Amino acid sequence: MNRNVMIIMNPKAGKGNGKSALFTICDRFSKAQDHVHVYITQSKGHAITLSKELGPSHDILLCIGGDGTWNEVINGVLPLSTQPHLAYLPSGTVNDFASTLKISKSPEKLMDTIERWNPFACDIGLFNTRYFTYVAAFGIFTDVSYSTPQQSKNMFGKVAYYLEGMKQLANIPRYHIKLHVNGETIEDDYMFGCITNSKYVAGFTTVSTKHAQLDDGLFEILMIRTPNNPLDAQVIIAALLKREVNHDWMYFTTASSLDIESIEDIPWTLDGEDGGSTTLAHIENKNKAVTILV
Ligand SMILES: Nc1ncnc2c1ncn2[C@@H]1O[C@H](COP(=O)(O)OP(=O)(O)OP(=O)(O)O)[C@@H](O)[C@H]1O
Repeated sequence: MNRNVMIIMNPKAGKGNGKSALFTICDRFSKAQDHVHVYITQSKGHAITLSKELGPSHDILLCIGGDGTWNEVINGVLPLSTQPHLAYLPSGTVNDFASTLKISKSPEKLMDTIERWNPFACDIGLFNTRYFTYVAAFGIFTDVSYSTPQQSKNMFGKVAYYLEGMKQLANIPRYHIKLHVNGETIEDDYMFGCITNSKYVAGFTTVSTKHAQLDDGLFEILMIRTPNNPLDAQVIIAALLKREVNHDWMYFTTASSLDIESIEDIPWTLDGEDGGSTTLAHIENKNKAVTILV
């Protein structure tokens, strides 16, 4: 079909099983008489540079990697005025974004999908100057990555676990926050917050994500207040484990944009990677900002 196809593969993602998929994918594109260029990422950030520089001259950009590599491709492509159509073969450990869009891990199925040509215009989150595909989060566990396979398939279970482990309540984060959302300002002390654009976070359908749509221009926002004593902590742990919103301790809403203001720097994670620290997070849903073949 003479299409220009660019493949970006992270050889270190997951267990490295993207490598065997590469042959199948190249073979199918070659059979369709497309022109394939393969780029293997060499370091963190490489996928951003590659997609920014070479994306405009390609019809299809296919990413093979985990959520981190996919995030880099999105950050590279989103500012482009001429974007390629995106395709994604998840080969990471968690792959939350792919689970939401029901994207298969099979290279043959991915190629069938590309053949069917069903473009989906997908929302992307903007966090100050960086883009994220499915979650921006801060708080109780965000100093450690939750995308490691064994430790946490379940982010909320992990929040509960950390809370349980913190015998000294003094260790639980207490960020005094002004949350500006939907024309309201809510001021409180929070230990955790997440802004999601996904049905899954850390492999898990959550209280905040079960109604998520990826093209509705809205985020799901969940904030959890800091407990004042061990009894409060138990109530929160119980709600988290049951995946319920306890309105005394949790704030849940949907919105297309929000600002989170604090006096002290808050460290964030974006799609499970380090998102830096800030006292002012402006978070905006970029409705239907990229086109993905699904
Ligand atoms: N050649 C490389 N060597 C080391 N790290 C790399 C290389 N290429 C890319 N990276 C980095 O590897 C990190 C992890 O990649 P990625 O998130 O795709 O895989 P994963 O952690 O296995 O998957 P997931 O996040 O879905 O669990 C990314 O931050 C990416 O920038």
